[in-house]
Amino acid sequence: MALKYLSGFGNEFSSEDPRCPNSLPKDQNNPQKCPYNLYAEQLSGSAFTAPRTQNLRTWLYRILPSVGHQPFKKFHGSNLTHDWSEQEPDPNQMRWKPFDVPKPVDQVDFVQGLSTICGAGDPKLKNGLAVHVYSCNASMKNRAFYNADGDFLIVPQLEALVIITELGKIEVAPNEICVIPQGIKFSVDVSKPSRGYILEVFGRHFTLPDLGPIGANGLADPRHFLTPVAWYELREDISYEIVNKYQGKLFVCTQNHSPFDVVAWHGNYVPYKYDLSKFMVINSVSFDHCDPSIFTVLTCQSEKPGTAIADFVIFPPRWSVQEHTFRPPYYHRNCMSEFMGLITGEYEAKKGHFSPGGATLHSIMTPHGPDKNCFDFASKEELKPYKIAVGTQAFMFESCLGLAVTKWGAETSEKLDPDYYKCWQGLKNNFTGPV
Ligand SMILES: O=C(O)Cc1cc(O)ccc1O
Ligand SMILES: [Fe+2]
Repeated sequence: MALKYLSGFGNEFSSEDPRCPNSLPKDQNNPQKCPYNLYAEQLSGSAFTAPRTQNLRTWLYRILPSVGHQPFKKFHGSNLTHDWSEQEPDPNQMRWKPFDVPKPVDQVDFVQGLSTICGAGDPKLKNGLAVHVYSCNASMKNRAFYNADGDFLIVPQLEALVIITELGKIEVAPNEICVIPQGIKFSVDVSKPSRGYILEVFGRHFTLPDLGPIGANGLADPRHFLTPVAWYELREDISYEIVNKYQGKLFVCTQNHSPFDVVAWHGNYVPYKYDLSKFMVINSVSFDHCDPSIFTVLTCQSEKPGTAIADFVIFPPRWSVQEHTFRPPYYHRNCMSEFMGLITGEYEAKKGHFSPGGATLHSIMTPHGPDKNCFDFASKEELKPYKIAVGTQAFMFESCLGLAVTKWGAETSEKLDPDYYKCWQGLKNNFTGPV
């Protein structure tokens, strides 16, 4: 059966599992006795004292409080790391071939299938990000995960995930994304080998970009963000594992009941999903190539005005109409880091040189731009209106931080392609001026 959702970004939502009508206390958060004898638990996503516009919290009414668990111990068995000094810095343009999905003989769940490619910063200081891939072929069985360090923005590339969260269930397919904020427990079910990308930001949250002169509408519309409805299960006398990512390391504890026992909740600190095909694209209709910030879906801002710890940017299907213009991305060097992934199809600047499920990293001030084939074609093409990227979707995590590549990214994955630089080698000197 299709899942139900609540629509809106940053709303004050409330939801009750229909099996328990009136389970949400109406007039207060902490009644002496909650309806159905539930426990009240607050989950804070901002300082209690954060300004109203940034204040995030949700009240959960659950069968048992989260605190009823055994002590945490170390959890081994994933390639997740925040050790940014595993490798020497490397400013080269990097391209990864598609990351492997597990072989059928190896049963790997979402948590076990997490591998960190690159990142920067420190969750202890609430500043930084990590880029991971997930690759799994098994559902999380009696196992939930929460990230004490920050938010996960999950970008499925191969197959859909069903994500059971404390606030309800979300189904997220390729060309959709979902955000699970810091601390919210979730468990991932898969029905086929599945793969995707994760942008993790430490201790800050994603917001919608301001629209400035664009006006009140455009880009991602707040009403297209979907939050789950309350859903609970009553499972006791089982051994349920809670894996906690804390200060860059994984820990696990057990408890004898399901963590998905929230019967009702209200608040504005919630997981959500968004369908990338709903993005309203704004672009030049006269001449020249706009900066890719026009395609920002969500941003996680640093303290510096207009500067992102991470922007999530997409390159959606759109009309290309600019006159007397080299239409593909320009050659450039950027004071920001650019990590790109490809969900499906071909990326306009690298046709045939960038595969779905793979990635590229163009580090701070490292030159990059269209490959030779793209330049040769686009500098001569007839400039009639045409649709670009039909049926394709590339995306970028753009960050003001310098990203360090992990040992897994550089070596263990065996996907780093030493030939990437060759795609620019054939670019000719076409100079027609005097010598
Ligand atoms: O490097 C890239 O391919 C991403 C990118 C796209 C674009 O249209 C303009 C600038 C830019 O960095
Ligand atoms: Fe770029």
